[in-house]
Amino acid sequence: MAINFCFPKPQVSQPFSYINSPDREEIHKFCNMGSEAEILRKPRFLCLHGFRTSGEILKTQVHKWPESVLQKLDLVYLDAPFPSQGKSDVEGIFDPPYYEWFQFNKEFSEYTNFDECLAYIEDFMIKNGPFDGLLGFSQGVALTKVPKIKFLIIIGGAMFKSPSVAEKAYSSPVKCTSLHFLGKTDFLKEYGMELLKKCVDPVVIHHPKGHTIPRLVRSSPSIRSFSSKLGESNTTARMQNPESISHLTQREAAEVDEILMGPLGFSVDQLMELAGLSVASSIAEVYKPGEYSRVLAICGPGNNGGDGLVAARHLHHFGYKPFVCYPKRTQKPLYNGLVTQLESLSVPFLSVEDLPVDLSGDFDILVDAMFGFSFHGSPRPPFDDLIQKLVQLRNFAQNHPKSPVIVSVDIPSGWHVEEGDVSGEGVKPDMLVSLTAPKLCAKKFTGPHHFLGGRFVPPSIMDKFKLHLPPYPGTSMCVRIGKPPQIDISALRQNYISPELLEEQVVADPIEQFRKWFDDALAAGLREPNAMALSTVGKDGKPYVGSLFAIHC
Ligand SMILES: NC(=O)C1=CN([C@@H]2O[C@H](COP(=O)(O)OP(=O)(O)OC[C@H]3O[C@@H](n4cnc5c(N)ncnc54)[C@H](OP(=O)(O)O)[C@@H]3O)[C@@H](O)[C@H]2O)[C@@H](O)CC1
Ligand SMILES: [K+]
Repeated sequence: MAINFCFPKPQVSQPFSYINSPDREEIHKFCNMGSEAEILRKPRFLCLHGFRTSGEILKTQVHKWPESVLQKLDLVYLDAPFPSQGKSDVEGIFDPPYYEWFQFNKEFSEYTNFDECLAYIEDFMIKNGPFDGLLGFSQGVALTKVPKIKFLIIIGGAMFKSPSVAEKAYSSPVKCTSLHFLGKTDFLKEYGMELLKKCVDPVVIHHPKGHTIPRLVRSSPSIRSFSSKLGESNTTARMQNPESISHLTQREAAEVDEILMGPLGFSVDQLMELAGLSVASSIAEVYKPGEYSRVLAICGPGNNGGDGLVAARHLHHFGYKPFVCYPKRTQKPLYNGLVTQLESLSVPFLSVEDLPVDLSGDFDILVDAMFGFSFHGSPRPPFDDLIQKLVQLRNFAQNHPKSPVIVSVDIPSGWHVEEGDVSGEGVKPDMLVSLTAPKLCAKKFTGPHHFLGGRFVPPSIMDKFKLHLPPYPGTSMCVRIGKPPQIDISALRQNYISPELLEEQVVADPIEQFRKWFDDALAAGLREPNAMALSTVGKDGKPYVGSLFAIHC
């Protein structure tokens, strides 16, 4: 069944061909939608039906695709603008009404109403968009009034025979990523191949059937390739748009907690372990242990405090030197266990009295794990003073060249969970690690680093709370929300000061000399000591520079 509207004779006696099942998974990914990545919104495709059929008929056929694929796409079906002016090949198979996009002569060399057709589609896209892609329509590039679409899925698509129409439809190369289904026995395959040449970034799936909508049933590298392109592109767009990320109210956050630990079968230990690991991973993304080694985790009486204890343990394993202040211990096996684990790693526990008045001299990172989403009212002792200590850090900054950074777990302590820092006396973190999903107060966070952690949210929660969250990259336990802060390039400059190199100091054996330099580079802790630039000056006085990477020495 053709869904490219420009050609007649849809073959309905054998309306589906088969693509095997891993392909289905690839299409999943292609739609960028692994379960957790049901992110900001599904990609919206405008689906354009074949000649003398209808949106409803196309829908019936596409909806034979597996539900697991369909649920990841937002497919919108549109009827062509003109009622069918002749017999439809699907009469008796699918019910009327039937529509056509435009008309053409027998040789497919002249077309009428083509411009009207494009205007009609554009109008629909403006009123019902935005659309991310087109399915079944091989002339997307001719649309000029709507924002450029990012993806094309062309099933049995082909080039126009009329040079003038082809010129209009494919007036420039198709620059977006395109996925082409080409049937082995499709009578339009030759033209479909022509269309491929117009596409800058095509991915082709060959199937054994004819001019049909393939069913999705095994794997192919092509879909995988297309899916990763789609994933990359969508992810980038979404990550840069924190505005469209969901935020939970206090009540919703508690409800998510209850569902996870009720019907969904999670234990608090599990979630806390993953939450704490996310916090440690986020810290490690931004603050490297070489520069920020001394960490103080200030832990509160609830689960937020538990996250802090877990994070401290992971930070120890990541190469940091954590200390813990845990003034209101919860006497439950989970918490006692977390304390024992830290003690077994010789992580020091500091009482509030042990803490210096000015924390800036002793620590590089302060983890604020005092209160999370169950905080209410004003902080009670001893946390009121502890929060004050963090707030006052800025005042001490002038005494220390490097003030410690503050990382808040889930909620900056002292903040109203929904309203933010209403009292003006809450912690002002440099990094916020939201867990599960950001809470409403996170909208007021203005620090440079906002991360999301808690990579355990199942689709049912995503659906129930209509969560739009950024996908986690690869195997990471955290993902940045929004853009990283702008870097001052001049601040990256390093001055290299080394003794002069005199000719008489150079060793006669070049390999020996190289070893010496290599050892010096290793000892200096250079990041890639095996990478170097070799400069020489020829007899003509011209310098030559080459980059070298030593692989064996
Ligand atoms: N999916 C999830 O949901 C996950 C959630 N996780 C984590 O759990 C956190 C929520 O934990 P939570 O519910 O234990 O609450 P939390 O805010 O840590 O503290 C409550 C304690 O604080 C106390 N307290 C309250 N107000 C106070 C005040 N003004 N001054 C002094 N004390 C005050 C309160 O005592 P109360 O007032 O009830 O007597 C109680 O003892 C969440 O933010 C996240 O970090 C992750 O571990 C895993 C996944
Ligand atoms: K906190």
